[in-house]
Amino acid sequence: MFYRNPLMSILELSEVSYRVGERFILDRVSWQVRAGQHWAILGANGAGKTTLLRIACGYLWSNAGGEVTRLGCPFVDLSELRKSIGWVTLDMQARIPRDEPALDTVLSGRFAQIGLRRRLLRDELQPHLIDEAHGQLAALDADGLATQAFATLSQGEKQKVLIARARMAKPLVIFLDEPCSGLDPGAREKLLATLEQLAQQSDDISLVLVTHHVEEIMPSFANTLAMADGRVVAAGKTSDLLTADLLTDLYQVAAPRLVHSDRRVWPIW
Ligand SMILES: Nc1ncnc2c1ncn2[C@@H]1O[C@H](COP(=O)(O)OP(=O)(O)OP(=O)(O)O)[C@@H](O)[C@H]1O
Repeated sequence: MFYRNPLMSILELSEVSYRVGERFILDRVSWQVRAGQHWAILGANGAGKTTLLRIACGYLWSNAGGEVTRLGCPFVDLSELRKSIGWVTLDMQARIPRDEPALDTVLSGRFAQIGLRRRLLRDELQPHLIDEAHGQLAALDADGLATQAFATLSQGEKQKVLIARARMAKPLVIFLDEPCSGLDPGAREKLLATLEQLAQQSDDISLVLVTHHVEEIMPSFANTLAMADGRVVAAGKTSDLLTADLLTDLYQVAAPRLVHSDRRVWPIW
């Protein structure tokens, strides 16, 4: 692990545009994540959030201008890039082999594989990696799930295992794409508390939370990017940026009343 200067830019998009036919899905988007920062991304359905993340991960290329850099350099090696950016999505759950024990799912993250091919990897599965995978699960209070088949886990448990999996690659940044969707209120609060704890402990891994629910932005997610129609409409300190006017602009509904509690903002629509 190299030393990360807190001012170091770990990911930067400069004036990135992406077009399908005549339509600009992203229009001159600029965004910079510095070491140690945690971000929330807000925006209505279709605002361009997933497209932005796909470009940041190298799954799509900006085809209408702009530049993406990681640690100040343009992307060169795509497989290295993908190891350096973890992505936790609902889609990924469906791609994990049903019978795979959760510990193997976590281990597979180190090899940037979906599905751990144990027999092929026998030589690489050193005891220290197995210990590390247990440690990643334990950090999320989930080591008790190690032997359970992934498909049999609850939604919240699956998310924890996928976050542990993403951390196994020692990425620069992890994108969490609506991690609370499908969770009951209790499971949601527990997962958010875990994310907050991780964010507080993770000086070396930036977390980026995409959410439609403002109250899910925990205090450590001190920066927010707000998008509408493929453009950045606001970016900066969460505490300054989350206003009723902004939420009205983003979601095109009457201004909510904002209740501030425990350094979180709860909109009452
Ligand atoms: N390959 C494509 N062809 C045509 N339209 C596309 C393509 N990819 C994305 N879009 C459109 O671009 C817009 C932005 O999509 P994107 O998935 O980035 O939005 P989002 O902000 O992640 O939305 P959601 O919150 O619903 O997940 C949508 O209107 C979508 O239909």
